[in-house]
Amino acid sequence: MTTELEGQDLDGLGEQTAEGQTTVTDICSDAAGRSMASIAEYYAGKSVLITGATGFMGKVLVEKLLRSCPEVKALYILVRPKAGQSMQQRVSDMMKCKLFDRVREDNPDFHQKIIPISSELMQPGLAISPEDVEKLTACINIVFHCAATIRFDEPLKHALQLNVIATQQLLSLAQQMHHLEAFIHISTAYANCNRKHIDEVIYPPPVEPKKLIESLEWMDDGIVRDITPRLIGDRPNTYTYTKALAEYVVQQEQDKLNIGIVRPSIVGASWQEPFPGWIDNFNGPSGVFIAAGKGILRTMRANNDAVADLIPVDVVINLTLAAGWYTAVHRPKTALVYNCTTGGINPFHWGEIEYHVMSTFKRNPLEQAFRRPNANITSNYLINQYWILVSHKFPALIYDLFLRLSGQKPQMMRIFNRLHKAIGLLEYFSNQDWEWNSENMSMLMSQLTPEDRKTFNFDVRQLNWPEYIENYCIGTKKYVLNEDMSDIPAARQHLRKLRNIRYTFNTLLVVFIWRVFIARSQMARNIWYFVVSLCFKFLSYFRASSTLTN
Ligand SMILES: CCCCCCCCCCCCCCCC(=O)SCCNC(=O)CCNC(=O)[C@H](O)C(C)(C)COP(=O)(O)OP(=O)(O)OC[C@H]1O[C@@H](n2cnc3c(N)ncnc32)[C@H](O)[C@@H]1OP(=O)(O)O
Ligand SMILES: NC(=O)C1=CN([C@@H]2O[C@H](COP(=O)(O)OP(=O)(O)OC[C@H]3O[C@@H](n4cnc5c(N)ncnc54)[C@H](OP(=O)(O)O)[C@@H]3O)[C@@H](O)[C@H]2O)C=CC1
Repeated sequence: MTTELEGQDLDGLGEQTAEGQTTVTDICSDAAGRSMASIAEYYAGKSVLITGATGFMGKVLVEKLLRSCPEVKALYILVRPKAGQSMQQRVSDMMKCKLFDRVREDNPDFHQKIIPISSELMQPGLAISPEDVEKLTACINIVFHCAATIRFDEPLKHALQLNVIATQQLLSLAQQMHHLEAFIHISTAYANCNRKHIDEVIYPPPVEPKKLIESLEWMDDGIVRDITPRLIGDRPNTYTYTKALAEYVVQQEQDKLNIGIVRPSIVGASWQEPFPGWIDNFNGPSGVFIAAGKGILRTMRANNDAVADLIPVDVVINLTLAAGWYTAVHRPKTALVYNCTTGGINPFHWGEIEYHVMSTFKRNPLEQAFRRPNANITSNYLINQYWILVSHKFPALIYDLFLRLSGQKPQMMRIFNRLHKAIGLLEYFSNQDWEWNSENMSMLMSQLTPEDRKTFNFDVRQLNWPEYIENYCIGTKKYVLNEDMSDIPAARQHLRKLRNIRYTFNTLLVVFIWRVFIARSQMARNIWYFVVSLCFKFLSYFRASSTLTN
């Protein structure tokens, strides 16, 4: 048996064959040939620093570490006060979250392992107090850098500050850490979405980050806004652009730190852990699914046959933890990049997603839907525009008119405008596909013990897409919208009411159009009288024959 690792520049990976392949004897032994710890054994007694722990992926990372590596010493998380909540309040709210139910069951005192550190990543020195810096530099063994702005419409200066400059500052802090064994950076598979084929390498940056940072420093926001399209070039937004720059910044430190870069594609709800369907936000496809389930979204520009490269969040986190273990134990000479994607291994397409999303929401409707769920995707711009007019704007106008007439504030058009802005930003990703090389993901899997392969499963070949999408949609209902599954009969009843309203409305519309038409055309009148007399004759015949048989 050989791993799929070929031509990687790895130090301490044991012997490589002439072809650069790693043999099975290397598995589970480190550079010195010592028998190697499993992932949970490795994390035992370790202090871990996590940025972005309050975010979607960060929370799942914290949960998994606590649940599957119960001997981990401490999780230091960088948190800022936000929306009138103190850091402590935010962390205690986070720990009450349903996501942590399983950990809570196993260890009710799990919160003792979480040590919040006040930090605002946009500030110089990450706004970490000198005492906290001292604490972190003395004890941290592994860093997971998840924090970022993932908004597609973020002004360039802000995205640069958070995704690039904060990463640089974190790297500087990491270099002061006396016992650091690995630095894992979470990037995105779309950092290089201006390429069709993406290897597990760090491509030259679109611009030298240092020069860009210096130039933007003196420019006011207006100038930066004007030059942003020129700067980002063939990338669709400031997010992918700054994530590409961040990768380069991280790579610059590979001589001083043991670095791993994880590049997930479109991160979706959990597949298996801690339970299927966990999701807590509207980002990426989740908002689209919800809008379709509520009957608001009826059309979207997406290619039915393009690969929908969704990846469950638990898969990404399992791979991230495995990458942390591997980086610390094997210490690759250069930063290893892991394209964490599904398309090349177990592809599924947007057309199939549409089918399963619709089918799930018809069986498990969302509460108070605007219309019956019936979304269709098309790659044709004109067809999409037609349906936007007929199925989005026209019903919104009618509904707003109804709201106005009943003395309420119109709101539907506003909702649709926001929806159109959001899906407009996503369409770049739903209309084309990319090919990602994921050899390092396979290599990493082959390095795990059979037990770890189960506990930290990231083998997406086993993913059953229809089942996953169903759990994903139900997850948006339960955990994003906080709807109760016991209310499904009422939601079904509501859909039946909407269907009756639609039938009545359509009938009235046809009669109205026909009346207008008849009033203006003799031929239409003749056809109308002919049809009516035919119906009349048929009814008389039917009545007569039923009287005879009686
Ligand atoms: C059946 C069909 C199948 C086909 C299906 C194709 C799917 C095709 C997906 C491709 C997906 C690619 C993904 C790339 C892969 C990464 O790299 S992942 C990184 C992903 N990043 C994102 O998805 C971020 C995109 N979002 C944004 O940039 C901003 O949220 C937007 C869309 C510009 C909106 O900005 P905004 O108007 O300022 O709104 P924002 O402050 O974000 O939110 C306001 C409110 O709306 C809610 N909201 C936000 N987004 C939405 C939404 N989409 N819907 C509803 N509500 C929303 C928020 O929760 C918030 O609620 P409140 O807190 O006010 O109660
Ligand atoms: N979601 C996805 O589909 C994908 C995500 N990724 C990458 O994964 C990582 C995590 O993404 P995800 O969890 O979805 O993102 P979220 O938006 O859910 O979380 C972002 C995290 O970063 C923190 N953060 C943002 N700004 C600051 C700041 N100024 N100071 C301190 N903390 C800050 C947030 O903290 P706070 O709660 O205080 O706002 C939050 O914890 C990112 O690096 C992203 O690029 C990659 C591919 C796809």
